[in-house]
Parts: sequence; C-alpha cells; structure tokens
Amino acid sequence: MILTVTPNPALDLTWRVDRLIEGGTHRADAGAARAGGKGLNVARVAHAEGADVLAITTTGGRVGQEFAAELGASGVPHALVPVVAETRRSIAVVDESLGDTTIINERGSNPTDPEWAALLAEVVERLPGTRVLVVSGSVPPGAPDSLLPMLIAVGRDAGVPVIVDTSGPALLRAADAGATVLKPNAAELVEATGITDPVAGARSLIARGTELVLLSLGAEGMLAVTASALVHARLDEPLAGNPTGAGDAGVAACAVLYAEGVRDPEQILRRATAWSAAAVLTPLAGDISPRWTELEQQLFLSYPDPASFRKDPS
Ligand SMILES: O=P(O)(O)OC[C@@]1(O)O[C@H](CO)[C@@H](O)[C@@H]1O
Repeated sequence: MILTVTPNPALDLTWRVDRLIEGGTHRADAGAARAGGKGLNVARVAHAEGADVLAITTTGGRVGQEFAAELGASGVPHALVPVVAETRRSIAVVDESLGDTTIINERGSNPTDPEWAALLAEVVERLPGTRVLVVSGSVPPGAPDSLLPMLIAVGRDAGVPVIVDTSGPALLRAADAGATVLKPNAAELVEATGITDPVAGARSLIARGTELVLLSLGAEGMLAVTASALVHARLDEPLAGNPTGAGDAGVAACAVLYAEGVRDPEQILRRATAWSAAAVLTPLAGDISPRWTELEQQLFLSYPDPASFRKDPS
C-alpha cells in the first residue's frame, strides 16, 4: 500500500477565465471544488492508476466538512483526523488564452499538539503493510519543526521508503531526517539550499543522505539525481494546459514504482515525467490524462555533464 500524508490539506477551488486581467472583474462558469493538497493529489493519481493507497490528512471547520464530503464521493481511500482549525482553501484561476494558472494558497491554520500526535498515531497504525510513505505539501505556519522529521523517522524505522515533497527550510529538515526521495522544483531547491546550480543543489541533498532527488523543471521536464546517476527527461515541445498538480503526479509515479520495488532512477524519471506531463492535459489537479503512455514513449532522455548544465534555473 502507498500511504500519503498531507499535513496542510486544502479545498482546491478552480475557475477558468478567458483572459485573466490584473485588477479586472471576470465572469466564469461555476468553479470546481475538490479535496486537495499535494498528498491528496498523489493519492488520487495513484488510486486512479490502480495502486492500493490510503490518504491521511486532517479536516476542520465548515471548509473541512466540504472537503470530507468531496473526498468521500471521490472513492479515494482515506482516514481523516479531526482538528479544530479550519481547513484552508487553495484558489487556482486558469487563463484559457495564455494557458497560465494563477494560484493563491491560503497558509492554513496550525492544529494543536494533541491533534498532530493523533495524525502521527494514525500513520504509525497504518504502517504495517505500507510499502511507501509519501509526505507531501507545505506545513501550516506554527507547525512544530519536528513534524516532518518525526513522520520520516516513523517510516524509516518501519523499513518503509519515504518520499517527501515540501519546500522552504522543511526541505533541508526532510533531507537530514533521512527522506529516501525528495521532489523539489528548481525554485524550491535554490531557496532551500542557496545553490543556484540545480545539479549541485540536488547533490547537496544527496550528501545529506537522500537516495534520489527528482527535480521538476517545468516545461524543461525533470532531472533525476542520485550519488551515481544524472538523467534529464523532457518532451520536445512543452504541453499547454493546467500545470497545477503536475509535480504531484510525478510523485505518484515515483511512489507506485517504489511500491513495486523499482529503484532504477531512469525508469522512475521516465514515468514521473510522463505522469507530470499528462497531468498538465487535465483541467484539475489530481488527475492525469490516459495519454501518459504515449508521452512516455516520446520522452527525450539525456545524460548531461553536470558542468554543462545551465547554472540559472530561473
Ligand atoms: O501550499 P502547498 O501545500 O505547497 O500547495 C497546495 C497546493 O497548491 O498544491 C497542490 C498542487 O500541487 C494543490 O492541490 C494544493 O492546494
């Protein structure tokens, strides 16, 4: 089973407008409301692709009720830890003409220490039978610094590989706590490590003990870095669509392959890049297009000399 933990879930609200104009008033068809947050998206994609998953997260307040109802209707197996703090919302506005998406993520409210302890206990209870633990997304402001390291430690102590997708100082904490796989994007990697060269930044995480860094590069695809391998995968032409959740689809691919015992970075990179690209073709985060198999065939793989890789990821 793949166990996903989302420390800061969100009710994802998505609207589509013809053209987003800063300061303008827009009319849109009814928006979509979906239980989201990165770990939820990972679970949705893996579940839709036939994997055995369980999504663990918190829910609170009226937004939390809507979140729980939508998640229940989705059919994705889940366990919800009730908290007093209101579940946050994340707003995505898709600009149809430019194919751009603007996102506003509410920061989220911090559950109490006993509520965090209940989340951790839920994870520990579900670890027997778990083949991969995924911890994905931000943590609410004020959350204990020890939260991510504790989640990683319980997984590692149970012999379960842990895939982490987070940002800011939590990324370095995750590496130090023994995360097996990290999946930052280029900006998150620079922000956390202070190193502008993406390969050197990824290698600094490997030096802290991480086995594999999957670095998402947006339209330029994805990079897999291990202590001995460096592989770059991309499509010839970037795809237009909604990139929200593309990274989560890549994490889902990695989790599914890790659960099957696959450790080959190239095989993982191929699937992760194809699922990320296939996510761009669907309107909502948490889905991938069935075209992923075709996209996987079209990927262009290269083995860059680290010294020749571009220095500025922006
Ligand atoms: O604030 P975070 O946790 O970094 O990101 C939250 C979020 O924007 O990420 C997902 C897309 O990756 C959305 O479903 C979700 O609401």
